[in-house]
Amino acid sequence: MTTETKKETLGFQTEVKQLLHLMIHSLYSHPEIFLRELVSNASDASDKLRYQALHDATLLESDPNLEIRISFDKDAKTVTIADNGIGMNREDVIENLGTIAKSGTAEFLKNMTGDQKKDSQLIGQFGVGFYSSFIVADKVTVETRKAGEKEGVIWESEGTGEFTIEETDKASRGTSITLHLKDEHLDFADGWQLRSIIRKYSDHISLPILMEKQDMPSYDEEGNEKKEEENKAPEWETVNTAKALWTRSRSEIKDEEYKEFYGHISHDHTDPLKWSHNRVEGKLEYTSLLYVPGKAPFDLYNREMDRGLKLYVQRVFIMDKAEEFLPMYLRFIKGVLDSNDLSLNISREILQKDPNVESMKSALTKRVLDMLTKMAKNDEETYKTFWKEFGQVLKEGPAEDMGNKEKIAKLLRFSTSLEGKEEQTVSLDDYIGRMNEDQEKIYYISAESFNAAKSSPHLEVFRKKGIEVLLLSDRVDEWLMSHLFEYDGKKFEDIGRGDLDLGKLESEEDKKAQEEVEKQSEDLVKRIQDVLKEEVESVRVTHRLTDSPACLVVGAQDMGAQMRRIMEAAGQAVPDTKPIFEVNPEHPLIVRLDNEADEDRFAELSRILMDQASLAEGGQLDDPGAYVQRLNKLLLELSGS
Ligand SMILES: Nc1ncnc2c1ncn2[C@@H]1O[C@H](COP(=O)(O)OP(=O)(O)OP(=O)(O)O)[C@@H](O)[C@H]1O
Repeated sequence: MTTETKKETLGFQTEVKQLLHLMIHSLYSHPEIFLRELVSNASDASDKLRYQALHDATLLESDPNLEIRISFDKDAKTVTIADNGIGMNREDVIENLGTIAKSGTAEFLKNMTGDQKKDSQLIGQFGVGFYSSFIVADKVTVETRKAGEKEGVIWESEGTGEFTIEETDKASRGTSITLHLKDEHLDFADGWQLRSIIRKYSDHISLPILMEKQDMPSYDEEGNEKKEEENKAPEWETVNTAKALWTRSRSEIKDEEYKEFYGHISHDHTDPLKWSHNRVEGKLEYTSLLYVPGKAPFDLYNREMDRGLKLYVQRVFIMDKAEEFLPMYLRFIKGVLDSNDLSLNISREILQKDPNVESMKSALTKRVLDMLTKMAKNDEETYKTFWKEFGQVLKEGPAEDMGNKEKIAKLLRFSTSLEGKEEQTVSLDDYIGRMNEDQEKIYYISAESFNAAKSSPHLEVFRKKGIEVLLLSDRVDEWLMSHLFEYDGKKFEDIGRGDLDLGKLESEEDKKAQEEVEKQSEDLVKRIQDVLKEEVESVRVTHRLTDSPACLVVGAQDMGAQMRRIMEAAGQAVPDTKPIFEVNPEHPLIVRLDNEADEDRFAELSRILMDQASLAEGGQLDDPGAYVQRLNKLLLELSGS
């Protein structure tokens, strides 16, 4: 480690400068949040020390009672938040208070719109942290000494482009942050004001937060305020409840406290949609407090995103982001788990092997699914919000968690041909409840986009018969459907794949009539097949179409078009398969084709129909130029030139 004695001036990382600017301009309407953030950091710093002290008790030095002290000086216009937690050394300070190490920061900053309301919500989700000090302060001084080290450091900045850093002798371990208040925020240098903010935002902090005792002002007989005794040693008192929130009983915790606690552990200041707080006693003993956030984080689809629960063992903080207690498809859940059965020395490696962890994981998974099921049942509007934010991730569930497949399937929501809107609101139970009497299967179609699914020619026969079809167009949908085979005893059927089997929905007469049409069209089918033999697997008469001349069908065992595109985009080899081309002999264009004696024109027209069928399902043409030329030629002929 290098030891520097002189004062040095360093520049903030560009992202910090941007964030500072945004923060000061977007969050000025809630200046008091700085205190919540600094107390939250102080509490984290104490948790870290307590954990490290499990392995090395000397870190506690002669100061084992961890606490946060908040003081103010009206004359000097300062507020100071001091902790005796883990502290920081010079490298830590530069790393933590000069840069933002969070992944996705640049991407996050790109999403800023300039609209203060939206931006402040986004910043809230990103976590405002230490830099929120600059909302109220025009200078911030951080004095800190790391546990177990000798040298202290002073960091100071005016929140513009740079900060200074110098060595100091600091007797006490931990961090003390002094805010030099801006003139318009001098009201924070007031004991009652600070107390009320602490009670509002930080009551759930399990560490004692101390402030100097403050008597109500007393007056003499003439009504003059009595001066306090000079040189009286300050007396400190605890101003918060100072009990870990999850250890308190549910009935005595207010919703507001649950919400504040959520903000503290998740660094997300959008209210959670729901939470579930439980104590389990028996073979395993643990308490869990799980939250469903109100908004998806910006990196939800990055499977490397930070996820997992805050893990405590017997009230001692062990680690953030313990991923082992919930499956990947519930990676959006935030919360705390406090176990009595794990060892205080537990490490990530051991966690992965501990059989108790596996049982807790399955119980917590069930708890989350139950919480969502209840939400879906009792609070449809909130569930709609949940689905909009996290539905895509939940759709990964059936593939990852076979055991809970049916439960997850119950939670899925879809767009359907009957509703015709993009918002996914129809459950499988709704679908089954509306099923036609003779209908045995759950029908779905998957396409590249919602509109492609909605206007797919494959739906025609279903529309005619009044049968609802699920419209799937999310990237994850084909993956989902390749793991979901049936629900409530009803099989799923992709209507764009293989032979269409409508079961009892088709009468004997219908079938006979179809066979008749097939027989009559044998020559036509053969002629088209000769033209398209390179492009298609086979040609056949359709049973799906009523209004369109032709469509493409994927072979029963072949990979769907959407999955194919995902795999191709990921650079994976995909098997070379050809679609089946189905024609509707009753359509005037096909009748016209059948009557075409000129083989060249027959071939041109067949190709156009084939390309159109591909376009209608949202596909891309292999040779769009050739298609346009053919079509133009045809248009010219039609217009008689
Ligand atoms: N009182 C403190 N004692 C020790 N380290 C601290 C203290 N305050 C901040 N830090 C360090 O500085 C880092 C940055 O703090 P900051 O509040 O900006 O972000 P954060 O707490 O990591 O996340 P978020 O931005 O979501 O709040 C922390 O991760 C921590 O390592």
